[in-house]
Amino acid sequence: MAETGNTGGRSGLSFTEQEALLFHQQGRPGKLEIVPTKPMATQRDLSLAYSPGVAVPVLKIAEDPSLAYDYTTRGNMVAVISNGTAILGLGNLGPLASKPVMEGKAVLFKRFADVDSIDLEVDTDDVDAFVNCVRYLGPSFGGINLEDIKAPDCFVIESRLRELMDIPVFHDDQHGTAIIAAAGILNALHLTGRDIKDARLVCNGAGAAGIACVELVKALGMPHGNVILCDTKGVVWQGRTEGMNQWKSAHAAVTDRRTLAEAMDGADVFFGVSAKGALTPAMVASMAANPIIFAMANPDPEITPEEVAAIRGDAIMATGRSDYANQVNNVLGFPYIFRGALDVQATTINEAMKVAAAHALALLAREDVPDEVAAAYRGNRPRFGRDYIIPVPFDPRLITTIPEAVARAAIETGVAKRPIVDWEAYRHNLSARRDPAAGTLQRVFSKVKQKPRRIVFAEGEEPQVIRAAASFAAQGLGTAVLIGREAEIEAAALDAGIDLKDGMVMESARSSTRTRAYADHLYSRLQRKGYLFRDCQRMINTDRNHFAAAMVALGDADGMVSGVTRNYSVVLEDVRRLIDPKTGQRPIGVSIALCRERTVLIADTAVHDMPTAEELATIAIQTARFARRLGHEPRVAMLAYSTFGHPHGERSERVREAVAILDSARVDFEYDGEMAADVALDPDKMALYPFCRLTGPANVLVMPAFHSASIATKMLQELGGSTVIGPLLIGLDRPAQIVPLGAKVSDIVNMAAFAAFDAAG
Ligand SMILES: NC(=O)C1=CN([C@@H]2O[C@H](COP(=O)(O)OP(=O)(O)OC[C@H]3O[C@@H](n4cnc5c(N)ncnc54)[C@H](OP(=O)(O)O)[C@@H]3O)[C@@H](O)[C@H]2O)C=CC1
Ligand SMILES: CC(=O)C(=O)O
Ligand SMILES: [Mg+2]
Repeated sequence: MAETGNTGGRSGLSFTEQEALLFHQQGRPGKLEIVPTKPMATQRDLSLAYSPGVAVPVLKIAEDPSLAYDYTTRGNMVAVISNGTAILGLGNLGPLASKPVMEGKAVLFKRFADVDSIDLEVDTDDVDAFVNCVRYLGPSFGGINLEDIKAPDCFVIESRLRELMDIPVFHDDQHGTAIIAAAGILNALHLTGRDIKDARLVCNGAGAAGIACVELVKALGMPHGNVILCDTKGVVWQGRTEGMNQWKSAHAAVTDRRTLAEAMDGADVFFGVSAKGALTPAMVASMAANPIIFAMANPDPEITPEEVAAIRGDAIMATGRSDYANQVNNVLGFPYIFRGALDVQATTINEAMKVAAAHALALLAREDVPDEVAAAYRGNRPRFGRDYIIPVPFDPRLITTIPEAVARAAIETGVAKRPIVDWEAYRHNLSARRDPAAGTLQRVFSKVKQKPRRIVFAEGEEPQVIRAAASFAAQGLGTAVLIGREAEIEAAALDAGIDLKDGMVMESARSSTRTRAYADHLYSRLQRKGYLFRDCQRMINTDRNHFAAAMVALGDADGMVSGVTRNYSVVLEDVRRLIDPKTGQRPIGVSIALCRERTVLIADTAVHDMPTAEELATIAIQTARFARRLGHEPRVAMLAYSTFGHPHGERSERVREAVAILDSARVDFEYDGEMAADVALDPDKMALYPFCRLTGPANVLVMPAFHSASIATKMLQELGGSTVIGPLLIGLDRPAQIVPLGAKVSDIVNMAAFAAFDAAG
């Protein structure tokens, strides 16, 4: 296996064995580490975290075990446990060899659903010994994810542990796989116009995944008589004795077909949860029209999409791999299913929860996809259809959709110990887990939704702007006004598969009755600056930024967003011709950096190149006010390369003067400086200056100049793993936001929401 990863057809990924090994070896070997969530820096921290402080929660939990969810990691911790007897489709290679897979699953729990997880590899093939090992681990975990344990042992192990433990025990290869396959099959049947009651399915593989897949599709309505299960001995038929067990017997078919080839003749659907190459082109050729083929064996499928495409142009094809379209893989399930189960402290993961997850996944695939998904498809925005029957793992909507469906089902079936009361808050909490930006943005979005506004999207013919406008309207943030030629907007929308729905209107200089008023207004502002009326008329008629800004200036809209196709400074100049700063304020750019543990506002990241001391003071005042509006009590650091005079240098003078100006202005927020960024952000370093007036690490950083602001913000984003929103333009009398050139749909929506937030005052 010198070259792994299929390199033909739609496959875009390819890597060598060497690369796969290096990936696992480089840096810290393996794929995860444990990071403390509390400071462990001082003697006091140690006393609280360990002896004697730790005794307090110990005694509380001893009195009331439910408090373990409040004082320990238990409520968010899942163990991924295996004995390595069925590692992917590679067979019984033992517990140690299974560790890379189990570490991988643990990391995916964290990455996709913020579930903390640890892999445990148990060195026994003995069912009783395995059960005994796991059953006593209950106090450590909120859930148990069993992985890659061979059938039929896995059925016994899972059912015994479910009886013995009061937390969810879930065998991923059974139920995770079945849920995803069920979601995929619901959509594939829908697309091929079939009723589940009439479809005929052949499932090759009668192990953990096979039995569970067949059980779930039957639970969803496929008649028992329409399903044929196969294994290494061929068809599992009623009366067969060789290689049987009670789980296979339950699905044994009354049929005279004996081989997989015979079973496949005329079949509508194939599920492969067996081994590489188990399905031949001849078998595929014998299937019914519009065959549905899920070749889910890992790492290599039962048949490749290229092989199928060569003989059946009418097939819907899915594999378990990420390098083909339609990845039917349990990664779409386990992180989110456990998220929902943990969030309501479910005692189990029952059938209703699994069915809810399958339906939620199926429905999600039918919706318009966000940019992240388009990116995962290398720019080809997928649309519900034969090549997109199931969401992709990087779909950010999974975290809000699937856990909620699972949690609701848990509550409805009475297995939730801590039901959710406020669903809106729960959804916010879910999106914040995936994306730190979501929490802060949510506050803005919630406020805007209370009083939706009319926001102009100046570049209304651009597909991503139309998408953003559609999303803005669909989220109830307000009316989206698209500026552009009606026919062009409609054509672009059609091409992009977007409905121009309620809440979206089109406007252009040609069709508007207000064009003259806008030109008059612009002329009144520019006549003494060397412009003729016809210059102004031309600007309104031909330039969408001027037209949009005029709409906002004359109150025909509440705010505007632009910048996808033009440079920031050009758009700002256009906007400034029509919109003034607020009295006593100046337009400035504020970026919001959402870091893992904190949110920091950075200014001025857009407008002032080398602010004077007075301008720095104004930037501090405006940013502090904005921080309060976002719900952060400002602690403003006036940044420089020096801290309180050291090292001495002229360039810090302006910053020191700005502090003096703030002193005399008697502002109502905390500020200090000049100081270096590490002193501003690290309490230990700040403690070296006991006279510093900040009561904690700064959350507003006023930069000494544009170059340092821009460099620092971009480095934070690229190297620090922070999400940076902005720069947001504040200080204008009417809201206007400028996105970076080529901004993504989500950025445009966020900025439009900020324009609406700004309009709310
Ligand atoms: N895409 C996904 O998300 C997932 C994919 N899988 C894949 O499914 C496969 C099975 O996994 P799992 O159920 O956990 O394993 P098990 O060991 O529990 O079961 C394997 C089953 O496959 C059968 N089988 C093996 N080789 C063949 C073959 N050539 N022809 C017919 N049947 C065969 C075995 O038959 P017998 O009973 O006669 O031994 C057995 O019934 C693996 O390739 C795995 O990677 C699993 C989970 C998730
Ligand atoms: C994906 C998975 O769990 C498997 O192939 O076993
Ligand atoms: Mg597995």
